[in-house]
Amino acid sequence: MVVHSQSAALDHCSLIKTCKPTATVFNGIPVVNLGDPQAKTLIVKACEEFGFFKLVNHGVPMEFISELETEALRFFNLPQSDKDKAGPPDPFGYGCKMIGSNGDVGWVEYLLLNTNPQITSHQTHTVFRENPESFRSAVNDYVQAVKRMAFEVVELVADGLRIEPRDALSRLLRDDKSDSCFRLNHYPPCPELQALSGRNLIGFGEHTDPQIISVLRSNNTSGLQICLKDKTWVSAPPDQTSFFINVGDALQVMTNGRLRSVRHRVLADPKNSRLSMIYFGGPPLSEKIVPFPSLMAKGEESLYKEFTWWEYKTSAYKSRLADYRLGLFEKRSASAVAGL
Ligand SMILES: C=C1C[C@]23C[C@@]1(O)CC[C@H]2[C@@]12CC[C@H](O)[C@@](C)(C(=O)O1)[C@H]2[C@@H]3C(=O)O
Ligand SMILES: O=C(O)CCC(=O)C(=O)O
Ligand SMILES: [Fe+2]
Repeated sequence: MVVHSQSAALDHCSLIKTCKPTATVFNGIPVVNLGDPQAKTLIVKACEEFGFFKLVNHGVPMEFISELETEALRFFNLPQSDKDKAGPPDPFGYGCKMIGSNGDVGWVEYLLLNTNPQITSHQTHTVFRENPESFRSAVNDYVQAVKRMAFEVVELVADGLRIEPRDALSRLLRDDKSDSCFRLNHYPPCPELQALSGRNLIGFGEHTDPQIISVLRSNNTSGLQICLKDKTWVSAPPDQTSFFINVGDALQVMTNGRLRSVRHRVLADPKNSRLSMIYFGGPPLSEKIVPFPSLMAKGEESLYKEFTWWEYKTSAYKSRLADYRLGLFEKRSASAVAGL
C-alpha cells in the first residue's frame, strides 16, 4: 500500500470513510480460559450477550503466531508492484483498499485465502507463486492449529447449549468441503490523513461475518471495535497473545437467534500499523442452515426461512459490507414487523 503526499493522499482516499475517535475502551469483554471447567457456560453467556469474547490458554503455539506475523509483514512490506501480482482478489488473493466487489473501501490491504484442502493447491499458482515457501508453510501451520482450537470452541458451544450430537457444529468445520477462509489484514498508519481530518480512517467498515465462527488474532495495535446490544460502539483492547472469537450469521440462525452475530469494524491507528489474521469457519456449500432441532423449545418456530450456505453466501457476496444480510432470510423482516 503506497502512502502519497498529503493532498494527493486525501484525494486518493476520499472514498474512505472516517469516524470521530470517540468509542470508549471497553473492559467488559468476557475472557474465557479454554482450560476452565466452566468454559462452555461462559462461552454461551458471552455469545448471547455480545457474540464476542476473548480466548486465553488457547493452545495455539506462540511460535506459529510469530512466524506468520513475520512472513505476513515481509509480504506487506514488498513493493506495491510485487504485491499486486497476487491480486486482484477474486475473491481470493491480494486486495488493497477495495473490500469485496460492491464498492466498499477501507484503509486496509489484505490477503484472502481459501482453507479448503481441495482448493489450496490452486493458491500455489496465485498468491504463493512469487513468495517463499516459508510463507505458505507458516500459513498452513497457523491455520491448522487455529482450526483445531475452533473445533474445540464450537464443541463447547454445542455442549453449553445442549445441542445434540456434540459435534453437530464441529463436523461442519472439519468437513473436507467446509467453506472456510483465512484473511491477513494490514492497516498501515496514516498520521497525515488523520491529522488533517481530526478523525480516524475506517480500516474495515462495520459488518457481521457471514460464517459460523471467526477466530481473530492481531498484533498489539488497537482498532477493533464491536457494537453492543444498545448500539454503542466500544473498542476491544488489543492482546497479541489471545484470540477474539466472533459469532457469525450462520451460527445466529442455527441457534434461532439465541447467539448473536456481532457487528464489528476496524479503525486505522494514526501511528502504528495493525496486522490481523482471521480464520472464518464456514459449513459446506450444500449444508442447510436451520436451527438445531435439539435447541428448539416445544412449538418454537424458526425465525428464518430455510436456505443453504451456498444461497446465503451468494446473497452475502452481492451485498455491501454494512448491510443487514440476514434480513432477506427472516420470516418476519424488520420492516414487516414495523408495519411498513
Ligand atoms: C463487501 C463484502 C466483503 C465480504 C463480501 C461482501 O460482499 C459482504 C461480506 C464481506 C465479508 C466479511 C467477513 C469476511 O472478511 C469476508 C471474507 C466474508 O466472508 O464476508 C468478507 C467478504 C470479502 O472481503 O470478500
Ligand atoms: O482486521 C481485523 O481486525 C478485523 C477484520 C474483519 O472483521 C474481517 O476481516 O472480517
Ligand atoms: Fe469481520
